[in-house]
Amino acid sequence: MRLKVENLHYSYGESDALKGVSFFVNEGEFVGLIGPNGSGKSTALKNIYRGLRPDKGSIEIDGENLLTMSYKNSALKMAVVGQENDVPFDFMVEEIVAMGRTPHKKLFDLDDEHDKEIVHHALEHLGMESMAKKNYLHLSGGEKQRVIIARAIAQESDFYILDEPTNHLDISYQLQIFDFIKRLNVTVLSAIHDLNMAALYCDRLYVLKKGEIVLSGSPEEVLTEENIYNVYGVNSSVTKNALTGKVSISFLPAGVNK
Ligand SMILES: Nc1ncnc2c1ncn2[C@@H]1O[C@H](COP(=O)(O)OP(=O)(O)OP(=O)(O)O)[C@@H](O)[C@H]1O
Repeated sequence: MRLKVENLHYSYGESDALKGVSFFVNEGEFVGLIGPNGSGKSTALKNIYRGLRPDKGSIEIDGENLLTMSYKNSALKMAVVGQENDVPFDFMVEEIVAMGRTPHKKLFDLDDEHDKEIVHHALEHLGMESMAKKNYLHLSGGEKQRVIIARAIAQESDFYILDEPTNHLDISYQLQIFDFIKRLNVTVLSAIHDLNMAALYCDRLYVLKKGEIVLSGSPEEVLTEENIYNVYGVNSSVTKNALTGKVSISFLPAGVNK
């Protein structure tokens, strides 16, 4: 799976949210989109998973034009994991996971034994079998997010789009969710707020600011003290962690200088 986005423009009315954004994700890569609030990360992802239609530009998946593909085909090619509060209705856990099978089916097809087995395995994979009959709305934030990942697994796609998937989750669930996705060995494009998480899990990063990509490269290249100051306006101390081998960022409050 390879994603190529070129010269993507999107406006909400008069307000330009994306001003000619280009980036790519190679097969097997874990790529992060970072940047301040309102910089256009979610808008870029929504254009890719077809929640929004680009004003201009091209999006290709494996060389195929995404924008002329049937919705069903594009739904087969990518699994979307949003924030934990993105499922508004009153469903049982197993019903939500079964929704991952929808792109594989025809209208009015019922779930067959094969679908049920896939749903069961997906829940088992995330240690959620015992919760299959529970009401989704009664789960904790971390459990909800595991259900949404189980839905993505049931979809059997090898490209995941993540929109700040660990927002509101405590640190143990944050690590668990990212570790889990990493182990799936799928191709990932993820909006991430937490720069330390981005450093730990991403192969490459793109930095969005005011609807434009202003920086890109490996976490080591992108997450320097100077870049963090230029993009976010905050002082930081960036070191390399001896255990992870990744950059680690400590943010400095006012009055603390290097
Ligand atoms: N439905 C909408 N209608 C009008 N403007 C919108 C809408 N959604 C987003 N915007 C605006 O588009 C710009 C980009 O928003 P977007 O949500 O893509 O940013 P983001 O980088 O994902 O932000 P955050 O980090 O806060 O989630 C912002 O200025 C935002 O106010």
